Amino acid sequence: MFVSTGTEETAAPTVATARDAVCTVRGLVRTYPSGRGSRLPALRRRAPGDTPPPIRANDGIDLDVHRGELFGILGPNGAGKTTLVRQLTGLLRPDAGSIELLGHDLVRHPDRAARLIGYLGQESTALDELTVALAVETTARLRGLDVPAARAARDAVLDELDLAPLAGRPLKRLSGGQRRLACFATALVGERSVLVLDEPTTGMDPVARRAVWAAVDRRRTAHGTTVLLVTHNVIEAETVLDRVAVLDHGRVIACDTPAALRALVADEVRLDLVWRYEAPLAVPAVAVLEPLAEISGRRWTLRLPQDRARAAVADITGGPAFAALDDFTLAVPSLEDVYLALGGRGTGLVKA
Ligand SMILES: Nc1ncnc2c1ncn2[C@@H]1O[C@H](COP(=O)(O)OP(=O)(O)OP(=O)(O)O)[C@@H](O)[C@H]1O
Repeated sequence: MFVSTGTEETAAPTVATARDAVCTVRGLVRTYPSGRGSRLPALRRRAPGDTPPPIRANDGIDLDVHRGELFGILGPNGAGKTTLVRQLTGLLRPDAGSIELLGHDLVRHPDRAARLIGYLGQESTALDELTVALAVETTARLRGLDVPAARAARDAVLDELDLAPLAGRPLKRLSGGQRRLACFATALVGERSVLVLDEPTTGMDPVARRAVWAAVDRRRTAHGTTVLLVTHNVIEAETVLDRVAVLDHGRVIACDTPAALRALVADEVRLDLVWRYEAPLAVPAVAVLEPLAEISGRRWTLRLPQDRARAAVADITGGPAFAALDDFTLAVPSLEDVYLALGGRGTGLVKA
């Protein structure tokens, strides 16, 4: 959770901002020491090769986020998403590169991020002891609202997210999804013009998820709020985002609208075959697919040209392999297929 003091107006812009650009990132690099190397026993640290190289969590990132966009950062675990947003929110200093937010140079003035952004981080323990109502009200006060305004903002956001019944409960005594929604409420209060949301819907049920996206939509419509969303959920990314940057091993490997990215693999379809037990490799129509399949237990996933996929389905469902089949699906390509087609090496993207 991001708690800040002051108001947007208190920090004068230091950088001329291009019209419409809310956030411009250029050449952002952030490394971490690999850790283990420095702790090797002295006797083992003979050769320079003994020290593992630093981890390049962000490896030359360029981004342009426009006013009013719902812009996504999609990537599997370890892609560098959180490292990126922690720099965008002034919580981590880059090794190199520039970040300009609403005309402010956040590398030189990281403290200003708190006055410009409503941030929902992955973990939020700072307000754990407080009740939901007090957490929201306190955040509103820290964002410069006077007591009556903070209370009015608190009541409005608790009503909006249907959190009023939980208002008197301490955050630490809520379920994971309820707690996440309460933290989201604190990110909204004070109406920042930029929201940075790191996996906001983790652990939420569908009702709470819908409340989150409706609240985001209302702010975009009413105030032109810009939203940066971190996710590894491809369905969510395809459903809600205007544009998405796909991150892999600290680099942006693609950046466009979800539809434009999916068009890169439009001639393919994904065929999932789930076998009851072992795949019947004695059947030629199955054996021929094996080298093309990504195999995970009983599930085979294939990305094939459309006519090839149709022929494979016809062969399998019309022949002796059908008895061994538990389930199959043919699906149009998702952002996960785009990620893999572009050379993405992770396996952590989620389709749920
Ligand atoms: N404090 C740290 N010290 C050393 N390495 C780190 C540290 N924080 C992150 N890393 C490494 O940097 C890389 C990027 O991590 P980061 O947390 O930014 O990824 P992510 O895309 O947010 O992953 P996730 O989806 O799991 O949250 C990973 O290889 C990670 O192990």
